[in-house]
Amino acid sequence: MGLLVGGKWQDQWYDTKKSNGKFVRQDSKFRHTISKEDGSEFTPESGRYHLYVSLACPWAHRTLIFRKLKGLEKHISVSVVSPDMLDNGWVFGGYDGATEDHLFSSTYMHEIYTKAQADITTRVTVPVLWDKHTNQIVNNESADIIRIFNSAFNELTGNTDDYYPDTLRDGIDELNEFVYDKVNNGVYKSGFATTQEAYESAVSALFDGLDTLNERLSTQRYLMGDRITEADWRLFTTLIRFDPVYVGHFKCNLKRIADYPALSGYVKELYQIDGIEETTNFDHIKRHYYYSHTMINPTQVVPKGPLMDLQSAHGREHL
Ligand SMILES: N[C@@H](CCC(=O)N[C@@H](CS)C(=O)NCC(=O)O)C(=O)O
Repeated sequence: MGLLVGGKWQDQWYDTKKSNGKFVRQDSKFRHTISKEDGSEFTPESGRYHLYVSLACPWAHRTLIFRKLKGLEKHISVSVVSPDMLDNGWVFGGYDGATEDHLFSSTYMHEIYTKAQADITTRVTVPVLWDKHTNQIVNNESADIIRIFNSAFNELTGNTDDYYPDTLRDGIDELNEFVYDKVNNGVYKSGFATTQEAYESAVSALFDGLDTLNERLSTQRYLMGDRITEADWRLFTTLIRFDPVYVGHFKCNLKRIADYPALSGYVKELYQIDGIEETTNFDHIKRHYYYSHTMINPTQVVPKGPLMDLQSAHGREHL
């Protein structure tokens, strides 16, 4: 685990000293968009863009889900890093299901960032959307990448499914903020806290958030009502990792998702949607967290369980 400082790799764990033991996530650096509007540097073209992901990572998982749902697999190529993120950060190959860097045969993911900007200071995160034409990073923020995938390539694919419809945008944005703070980032704030106070405050907010979402989902099928939106997919990638990883490794253990009647059916229903299981790799998910975060789990032993039955009836048809 480390970061780039002035283009040089430095191996170091998250610094929580300045924030009283709290984990503070950095903002993503590259925030360009893809559009066919006049003057746009990045236009929608088949084969032009490449996605770098980890199958373990909930943020990258969002982008794989949108690539699948929007029929972009043959238009946007993908490289997958190893789940083992140790002294050199994310690395390519060397693990079942990981790939080489198909564009540059790099060894490390940080080489992709320094190719984009030689003297960059940044954490080296996935996902990254790369432009093969101009050789730069288009965007490394999953929230942006899924919006790009949602609409920018519609003319190319003919797929007009819309997960961020105009009429629901305000509600989705509001909910996303809540889910990001309490749940998506909440599990990290809990797991990476280095003081008792920081941990307890994050874990309480997390479970308050989950209680609220469980209640909302007990009277409606999806977060925004009767249609699936990006808000659901953004929540899904955290919920699917919750029982196998966050309960144990990040000490998010007041309850499991399996203990929440609505959330447990909801996560199963989303998992059972065509193509979603294929985007979910529990081996990479468990291996990454338990093996890579040696500050939290120095033995690097990966637990065998829990046993999960995500293909059983979700029981949400009546909602
Ligand atoms: N805001 C980013 C966050 C991405 C992120 O934090 N990814 C994690 C993997 S789950 C990562 O690459 N971490 C490496 C690091 O922080 O050094 C997004 O949503 O795309």
